[in-house]
Amino acid sequence: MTAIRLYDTTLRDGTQAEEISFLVEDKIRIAEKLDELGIHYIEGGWPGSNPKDIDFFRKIRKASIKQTKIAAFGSTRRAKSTPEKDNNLRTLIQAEPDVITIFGKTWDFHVREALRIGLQENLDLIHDSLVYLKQNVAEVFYDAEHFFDGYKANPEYAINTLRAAQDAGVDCIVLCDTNGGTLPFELPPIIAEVRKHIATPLGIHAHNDSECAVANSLVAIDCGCVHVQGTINGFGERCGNANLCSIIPSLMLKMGKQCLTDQQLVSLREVSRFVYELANLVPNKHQPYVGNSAFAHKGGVHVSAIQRHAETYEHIRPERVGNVSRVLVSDLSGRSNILAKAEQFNIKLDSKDPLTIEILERLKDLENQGYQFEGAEASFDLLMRRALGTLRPFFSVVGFRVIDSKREGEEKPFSEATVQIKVGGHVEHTAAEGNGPVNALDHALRKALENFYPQIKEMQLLDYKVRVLPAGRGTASVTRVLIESGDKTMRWGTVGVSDNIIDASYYALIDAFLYKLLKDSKGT
Ligand SMILES: CC(=O)SCCNC(=O)CCNC(=O)[C@H](O)C(C)(C)COP(=O)(O)OP(=O)(O)OC[C@H]1O[C@@H](n2cnc3c(N)ncnc32)[C@H](O)[C@@H]1OP(=O)(O)O
Ligand SMILES: CC(=O)C(=O)O
Repeated sequence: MTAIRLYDTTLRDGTQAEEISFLVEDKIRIAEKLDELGIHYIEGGWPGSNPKDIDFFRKIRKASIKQTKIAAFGSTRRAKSTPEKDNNLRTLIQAEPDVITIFGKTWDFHVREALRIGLQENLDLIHDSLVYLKQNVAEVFYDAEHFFDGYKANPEYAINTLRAAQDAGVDCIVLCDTNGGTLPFELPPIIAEVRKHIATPLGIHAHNDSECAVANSLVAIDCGCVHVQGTINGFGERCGNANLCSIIPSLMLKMGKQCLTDQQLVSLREVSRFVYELANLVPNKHQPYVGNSAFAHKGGVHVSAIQRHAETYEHIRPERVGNVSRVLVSDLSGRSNILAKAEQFNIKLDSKDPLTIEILERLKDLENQGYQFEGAEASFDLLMRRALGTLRPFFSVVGFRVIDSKREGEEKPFSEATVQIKVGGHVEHTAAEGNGPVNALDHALRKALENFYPQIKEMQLLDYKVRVLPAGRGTASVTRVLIESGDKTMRWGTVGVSDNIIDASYYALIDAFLYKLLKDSKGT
């Protein structure tokens, strides 16, 4: 079996994405993570571009890298210069990477319009830049920029540029779909033609402008390419690069190409999320293989079938890439969703029990009112326990009042809440201020509850989302509030719906406190 070499360019091409910029420290941490994942080559940056990338190559020497090779990226020499005098090539060598990768022009149109030099001069600068690099570095790769567009415009010239690289003795020639416009069925005849003239190992570097970067990379490997470039989560210029988080599992689990160990593959989701975190981006939940929704089942028919056999609606076992199957509850649910959720929450429920149908009907009725339990599993757990009559009455709210007032035009509004709760036979009356009415209500409820349940102090409100839903009845719109709470052991989501935003927040807050008390009473 031919080994496929994985070449990650998150730290170079990935940073050409509009919203991405990494500190040197971030880059080092990502490189260490990719090394652990088992990536064979990491392109760390373009040292001729900026001092940050020079700093990266200095610092990466002291980082704890075990097996990966660090590549520095740049271009062929400038016209009118010699390789020895070319600042870009000199800086690449001074960076002391394990590998140097340079790109050069394949497309005659680019040679004429972007470089504004003659076609032969371009062949010369590809050849002598690579010869010079090969004299100075053990491994040199050549990125044939715009290869597929260049081939379509002038096949003979495009192949001649590859010959110039091959004659210089490069270790791999990477066919680039730089503008990302090539479609998968166009690759096989072109790569077959390249193979007739070029014996050097081939690689693929695809952009995603036609949403075919992953497909094109897999087709290229199927056609004999042995090196694949891409980025974690598909970050990259314009629409991004080929996504290694999709390419790697497809290669291993579908094409039988062993590029990582099975154990390394299990850390794929973690690596994806780590890179999102350092890029300060919200993970794409619908991302194939590694996204939160990649194995989330919502339709009742799907849930019923996966419980009988997971493969009915899952193309791979999610554990292979470190992901998990999830069952969602919504108005598309059937009994199977309810039973699966009950099992997850350790609630005993029988499919034939009339209560299961009752919960299902209650759920559909609530969703019709505007409730949504997909981000509020704690409220769903409480809903089931209420229906079963097994929820301990930790407290009840006798009433609350919220006052929001503004005295002077420029002064900040003032919010105050009073609540009355009952625990056992005791009634507690408290008041609190807040920087808004919901915050004041949260403070007043806490103050009252903490007297009876000191563990409430450990709990924090982490996120608060309000959604105004389109009017369902008459002209009144409905407000849905989703609250995320957390303590030192876990996070949980609750939901409240009402015509009134304070009332909706109240329901979500009450469920949040109740869930904390419930889980602590079970020792979760
Ligand atoms: C397909 C890719 O993704 S390639 C990578 C693209 N990434 C980047 O551009 C990010 C990093 N780039 C940079 O920091 C800067 O562009 C630098 C430092 C490399 C160059 O900066 P400058 O010297 O100011 O040039 P500028 O950014 O305007 O780029 C155009 C120059 O690059 C030259 N150039 C472009 N491609 C090549 C090439 N393959 N070989 C040699 N020179 C090239 C052009 O001829 C032009 O030079 P000229 O004005 O002397 O004709
Ligand atoms: C080299 C490169 O990044 C490209 O051609 O897209």
